[in-house]
This record gives sequence, structure tokens and C-alpha cells, in this order.
Amino acid sequence: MRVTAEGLDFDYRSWGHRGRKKVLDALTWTVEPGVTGLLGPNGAGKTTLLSLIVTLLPVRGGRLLIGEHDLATGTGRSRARRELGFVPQRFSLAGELTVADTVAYAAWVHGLDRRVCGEAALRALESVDLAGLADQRTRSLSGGQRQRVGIAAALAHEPRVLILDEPTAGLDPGQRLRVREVVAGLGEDRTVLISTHLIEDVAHLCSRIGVLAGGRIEFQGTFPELEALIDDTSGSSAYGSGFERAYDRLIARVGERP
Ligand SMILES: Nc1ncnc2c1ncn2[C@@H]1O[C@H](COP(=O)(O)OP(=O)(O)OP(=O)(O)O)[C@@H](O)[C@H]1O
Repeated sequence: MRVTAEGLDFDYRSWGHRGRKKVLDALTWTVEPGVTGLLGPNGAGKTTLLSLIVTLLPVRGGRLLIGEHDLATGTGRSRARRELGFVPQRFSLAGELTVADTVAYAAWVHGLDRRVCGEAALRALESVDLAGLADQRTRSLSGGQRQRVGIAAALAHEPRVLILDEPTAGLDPGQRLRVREVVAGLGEDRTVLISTHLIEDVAHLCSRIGVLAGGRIEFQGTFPELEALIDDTSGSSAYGSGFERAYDRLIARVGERP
């Protein structure tokens, strides 16, 4: 299932908040099935775009479609919500609940019949490789395990589109790798869109990449295509030369393109 933005505008002022005039400016982009990375400098509007996609913010200008469902209409939004799973940048888990109950509750909130929520939770936990911890209380989990519980909770109602806002931020390298492996598997039969600052994530995970800058998708393509934007004369590759510096260079190069 595709996510399609056509001429999408957004500003927080018309939404009653203080802030910069335009965050998204006639943004046009199609996210295809598989894992797509959304990159961009701090404050570029990545979380805003994800919030519009998952219907947390209203579409006021342009069009946004989840498959055929147009988020500008009430019917479109409610149909789209069944197809959407979302893991926000920060979320909290009720520490006293077990892992299985946490995910079963999320399934129930997403409208599944109470009688099938337990089964749905186990399926989702298997897909993030956490079925072995089903009976453990969430307060005893590591950061990476918590993140995987969050992903399972977003998956339990079997959405075809999964949106992850910085899923590996704050994790240690081992946990990051584990979350990455899980996300890669999920992209085999879904549309997965992840926002990230980590060039390692996009290098290892994303079949397609979009770079958000100046309110628009300034670059779309594969990681090697993005890498090719780095100055050839620097003689270094994005992946091999210090991730953060390389990331800044990549983003700067995208912004400089004619
Ligand atoms: N609720 C809000 N009210 C007013 N302005 C906001 C609000 N949320 C975000 N903004 C502003 O909108 C712009 C885009 O923010 P957003 O969080 O979408 O960017 P981002 O690319 O996700 O940033 P980061 O990489 O730092 O997470 C920023 O200038 C931010 O200050």
C-alpha cells in the first residue's frame, strides 16, 4: 500500500500554535512498499510529516492518501487508520503490565475484537522476536526491547503501513542492530517509513530514501544515489567516514543542488 502526498502544505500557525510560517511547502512524494528512510536536518518537519500521515495532524492544504484513502475526508481517515501503525519518538509503557497484555491492549484500542487480541499480540510479538518475553512485566525491559514492544503494539492490528519516528535513537549499538533487523523483516510485506538521523540506519535498512529540506522532499532515491551526491574530490564515502559528519555533508549537498 502506497502513501502519496501531493502538494502538501502545513504550518503550525494556522493550527493555533506559535512557530515558523511554513513547515511543509507543496510537498509531493510517494512512499512505496518496502522500507523507506526519511532524513532531514533538525526541525525540517519529519515528525510533522509523519504526524500528518498517521492523522494526528489535520490535512489543510494539498492531498495525502494512504492507498486510496484520502485523509481530507472523515471516511478516508477512519479507513486509513485501520491500515496504519505508528511508533512515536517517545512513548511510555505501563510498567506493571506484561509484554503480552501491553500489545493485546493496543490491539483492542485499534478495534480488534477482545477475543482475538491475545492471539494478535502473540503474532505481533513473534514478528519482533519477543514472544519469549510475553509474560515479563515491561518495567524490566531494556531500551531495545521496549522499542520492539512499541513496534509490536503498532503491528498487532496488522496494518499495511508502519510509521516509525526515530526507532533507533538512544539505543546502544547492539540494541540498534536488533531493532534494525526487526524493521528490515517487517518491510518485506509492508510499507515502512522511518525517520532517522542515523546514516547507518538508512545504509543498512532503507531501499529508498527521501530527504526533507525547505518544506519539500529535495532528494529521493537509493542510498548509493544519495552517497554519490558527496563531493567526489573528498575521496570518502558516506558510509565509511564517520557517520555524523557524512550525514551533515549529505544533507548540505542536497540543499545546494540546483
Ligand atoms: N506544536 C508545534 N507548534 C509550533 N511549532 C512546532 C510544533 N511542533 C513542531 N514545530 C516546529 O515545526 C518545525 C518542524 O518540527 P518537526 O518536529 O516536525 O521537525 P523534525 O524534522 O522532526 O525535527 P527533529 O529532527 O529535531 O526531530 C520546527 O521548526 C519546530 O520548531
